[in-house]
Amino acid sequence: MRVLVLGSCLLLQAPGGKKLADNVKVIVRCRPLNKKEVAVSAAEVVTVEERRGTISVRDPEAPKVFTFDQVYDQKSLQTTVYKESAENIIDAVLEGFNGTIFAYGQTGTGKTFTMTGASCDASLPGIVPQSFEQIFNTITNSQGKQYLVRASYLEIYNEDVRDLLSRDHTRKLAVRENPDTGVYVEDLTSIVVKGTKEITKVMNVGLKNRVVGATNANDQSSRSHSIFMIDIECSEIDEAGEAHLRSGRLNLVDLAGSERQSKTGAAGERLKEGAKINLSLTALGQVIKALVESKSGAHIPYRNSSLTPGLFEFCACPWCTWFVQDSLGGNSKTMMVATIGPADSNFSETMSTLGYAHRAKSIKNRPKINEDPKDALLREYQEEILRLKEQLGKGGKKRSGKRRKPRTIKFDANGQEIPPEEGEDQEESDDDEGKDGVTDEAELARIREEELRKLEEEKAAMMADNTMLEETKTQLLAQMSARQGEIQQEQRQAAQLASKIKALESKLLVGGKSIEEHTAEQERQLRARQRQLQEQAAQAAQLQAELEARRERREAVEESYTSLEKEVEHKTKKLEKVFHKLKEIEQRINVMHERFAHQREEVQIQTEEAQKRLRLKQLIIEHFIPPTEADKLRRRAFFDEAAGTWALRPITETDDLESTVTRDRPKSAFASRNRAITVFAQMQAAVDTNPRYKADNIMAVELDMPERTTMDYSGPSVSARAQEALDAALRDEGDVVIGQSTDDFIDEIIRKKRREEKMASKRQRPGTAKGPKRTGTGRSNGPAEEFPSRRGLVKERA
Ligand SMILES: Nc1ncnc2c1ncn2[C@@H]1O[C@H](COP(=O)(O)OP(=O)(O)OP(=O)(O)O)[C@@H](O)[C@H]1O
Repeated sequence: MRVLVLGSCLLLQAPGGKKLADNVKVIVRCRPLNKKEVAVSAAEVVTVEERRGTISVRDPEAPKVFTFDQVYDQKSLQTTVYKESAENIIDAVLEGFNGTIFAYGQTGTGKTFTMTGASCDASLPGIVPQSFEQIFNTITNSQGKQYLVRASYLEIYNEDVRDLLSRDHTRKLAVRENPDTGVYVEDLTSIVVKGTKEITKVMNVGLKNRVVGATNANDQSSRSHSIFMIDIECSEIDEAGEAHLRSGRLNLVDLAGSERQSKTGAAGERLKEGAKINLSLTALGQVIKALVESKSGAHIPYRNSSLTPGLFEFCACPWCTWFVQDSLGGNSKTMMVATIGPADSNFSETMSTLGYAHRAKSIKNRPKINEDPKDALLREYQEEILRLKEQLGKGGKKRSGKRRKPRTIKFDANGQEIPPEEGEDQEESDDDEGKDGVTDEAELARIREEELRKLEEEKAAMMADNTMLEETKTQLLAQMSARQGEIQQEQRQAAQLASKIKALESKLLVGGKSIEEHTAEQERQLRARQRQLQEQAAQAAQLQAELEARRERREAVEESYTSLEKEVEHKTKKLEKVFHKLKEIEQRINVMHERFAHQREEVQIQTEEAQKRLRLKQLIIEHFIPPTEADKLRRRAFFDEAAGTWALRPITETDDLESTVTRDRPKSAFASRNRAITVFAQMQAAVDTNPRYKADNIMAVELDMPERTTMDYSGPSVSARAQEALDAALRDEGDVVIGQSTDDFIDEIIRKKRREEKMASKRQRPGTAKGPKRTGTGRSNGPAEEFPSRRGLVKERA
């Protein structure tokens, strides 16, 4: 299998040059809800997923999902639809294929909008006007090719074929069949167009003549099928100098909308039209069905076929049959644009359209380049131009044989013509003629002018010559005038031929233009581009994410290397870059580390300072503010985020109650008064208004004694003996006797005590009283001093 790339069109070619089948391309476009649907708040049942190419229709019973070559949602742009779907077909037509783009769908779903554009908005051109731009841009930019472009526009209304470009566009045209060239519409106007402006004019003339009418479903409903045909013939000289001719025909079809009569509210003429339209569309549907169901490669008998009953109703003419035959299952690159509405009220029509469209996907066409067609007008033109030029080169007359060079006639003194010198009156050699045996027409014109001028001069000279015989003179003058007339006749004929050639040549388009034309063309293209860009800008936001993803993918692809060496080189460079970056980052990190360390130190110092101040405050609070007050303050304190400081809430009643001990009214106060008041003050108040003695200024506060909160100590009970010993011990420390047991020590003390008592009683008896006797301790503190000291006791014991 070979793959041929022609322009942007990809063709699969089987071995042996046989073209492979090319499926009919099917795209679906959903229009937005229209005003009426919005007014009744119609629900949308159609979901379009452009990326997946699917259309889902919400059906309560079983939701349906259809897949197509391309789908477009309510927001799709005219330019997007064209660029993505139609452009390839136009390119193919310019290469010599036949192409058909037809819109099919319920009435009011946007067939005309998609094909022709919005009637009220020229900035929304449909497929037809956009194809004009593409065709003429391609021709302008081509090199070494000659084109002939013709446009025709016809409509099929109630089975009649009508010429939309004719003066009498209601005239029914006859359809004939030519055994060589096939079926054709007799007298169909075909206008040679040389640019976008001209072909747009042609389209507008046809649109004005088209039958449209208002129905419930559409104010501007197309009541006929319309076909805008563009024939493009291209001739190219190959390297061997041989001319090749190709011809492609583009059919741009806007079918009338299928409709339910009950819905459209049609009556009378409209009802009849509707019935015909439906019939023809049903027939078209049947053709599609038959094509899909037939075995691959089998012959489809388009006429009188049991497979396609009712096909004639599409239009009862062979032309339509031929048209359908070529576009569906024949020699054509075909695209079907199915248009649908999103509203639930159109559910059944939408399902039906999608069903047809889905079936049409399986139709296989066999497009081929139309080479050297017999009926090519371009060839006729080229041949005619050549013939005329030849004629022009031969002096404006069809002359055979050699041509005489113009000669100046000379006379002798007697007025006799001097015969030409040798070689002077020679016939022109073939070498003197142009390449194709034709002398350059400008040169020929110059020679004629020269001859005329000389004849005039000779005539004047002869008139002035008195030596000549009158008779001879008259004869020669007559000859000269005849020759003059001959030359003038040749001049007229040449001018006629030249204008004919010019007219024919002007119909042919060649690539490559003058700088001025080219600049003007570029400016026009630029304006068109700007318009497109504006439209696309609206979509830009949506596409942003997609572009990002694509960019990433592209970068990934760029990184796929052609060789190992390149990969190493690239990666080394990358590594160096990364290393350099790493160094920079390390340096920055070091600087940051130093800065952070410095800051940390500062923060530490500040924290320590703050802690010191805090401890000082705690010290002051703990030692100088009663804990209850501090508690109260803590409860009232809050941090004011806005001011960044601590603040105190104002004292509320609750705080007040908590902080104040409820005090009883002083006992001295009278029942009716707030405070205690003296009798004097009462009396005084009655007579004296001086506020100084007012009762409220006197405060008699009874001292409220605090309650005792401690108790007297009552120690543990001790035996009388122990108590006595303790008392004695407490009375005087005495010396500690080491090694003595407690009982011995107590006995010792008791003994001492008794001794002391005996001595005291002796002293109290008369005659025995002799002043106190000093002990070794030197102390003289009463009777206690009589006791031996502890040290003494220890000594004693030792
Ligand atoms: N994709 C779209 N975006 C915006 N408006 C649209 C779109 N498609 C259709 N419309 C609008 O819907 C209305 C009907 O469209 P149009 O006349 O193209 O329908 P139709 O299918 O050709 O109908 P009919 O079969 O009756 O001729 C028009 O006003 C057109 O501008």
